[in-house]
Amino acid sequence: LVVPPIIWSGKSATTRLFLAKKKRNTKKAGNSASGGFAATVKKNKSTNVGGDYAMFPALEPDVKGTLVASPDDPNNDPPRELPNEIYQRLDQIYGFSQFNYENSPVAEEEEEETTMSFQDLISGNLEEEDEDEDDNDTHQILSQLPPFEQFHVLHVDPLVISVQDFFTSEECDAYVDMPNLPDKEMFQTGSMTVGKDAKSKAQRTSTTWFNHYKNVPALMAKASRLLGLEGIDQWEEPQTVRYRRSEKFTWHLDALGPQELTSSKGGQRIATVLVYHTDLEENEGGATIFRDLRDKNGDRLKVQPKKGSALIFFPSAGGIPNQPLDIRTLHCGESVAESSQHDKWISQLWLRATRNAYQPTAPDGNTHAAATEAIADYCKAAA
Ligand SMILES: O=C(O)CCC(=O)C(=O)O
Ligand SMILES: [Fe+2]
Repeated sequence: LVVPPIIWSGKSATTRLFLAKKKRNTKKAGNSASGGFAATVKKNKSTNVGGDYAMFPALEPDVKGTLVASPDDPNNDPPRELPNEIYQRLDQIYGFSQFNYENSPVAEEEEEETTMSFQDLISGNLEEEDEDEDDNDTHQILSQLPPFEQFHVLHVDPLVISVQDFFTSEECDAYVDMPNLPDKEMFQTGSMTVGKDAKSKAQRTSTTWFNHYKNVPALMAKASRLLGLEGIDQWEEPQTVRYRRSEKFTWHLDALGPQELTSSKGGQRIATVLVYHTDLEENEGGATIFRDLRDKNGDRLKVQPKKGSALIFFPSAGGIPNQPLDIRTLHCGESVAESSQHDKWISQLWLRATRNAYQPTAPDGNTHAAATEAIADYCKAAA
């Protein structure tokens, strides 16, 4: 799948997106190892002026005006709870009404249901639908995990949050070791040969593995618990990515482009969850950088990899009316410095908008259902 170049019209207040002439892809389609879409690097030198920055236009002033930096000081004590405003935003804009909920609302609902309606009684409708019961089960299982406590609101609109201690140090080490384990089947993609990156050597130079859901229960359980999901069916294949020295992933949007959206079941990507498994000092590079967002000091928002911390943002449906994607979330994985003592390792997950629709394709035989037991075991042990 090669995504055609994207052109932004600079005229309207809400930036309009349209596609340049569609290119037919003659190469075999592969799994996309990248998030969303990015402008394809052209051979033509004139388009390369400005390097990475030239691939996407600057934000228009009206859009820039919507950017709100976080009032929180990430250097001070992190808030143990998010402010109500953030929960409301998560609910209203992104639809995560049970983000990091404290108790299991499902359990409460079940208690209430001991009173039966007259309608149900005479229609014999005494059972809940199977699907709902599955959801309740998963929801209950996930709610065994305690809510997360260490939050930093890095940016308010669009919302970017980091959660410290999302993974334990041991969990991080296990995920980094996973590709070496013979019994953990993973699908490794050559970094420059698959998907939309085929034409663009510069775009992603890291190595990606696709994991079976069942092999990464900590990631599946914690990410689902954080967002308050009722099941894991909306998650794409989990990915683990390794960046060696000088490797990077240039500017892109995680949201799906119009073509990918129509060719893939599951709808738009509505959330990105990324977990850092290694520490990198600032001089070692490897940060996740949001080109158009600013931190409270007015500097470009830059998230340095911190072992065990998670980064959550919402690549679509944020803030700009009638836009299928939130262009303000344009970001990159900064190159790891030549001098870095550490590789950068991350796991990431993308959440699709539609329930029970996404069909994983890698590794072979990967299914959401196969992970149920592993997730239940994980949550029970962590309870
Ligand atoms: O490596 C990073 O920090 C970001 C990776 C990323 O944005 C992606 O793979 O979509
Ligand atoms: Fe990304």
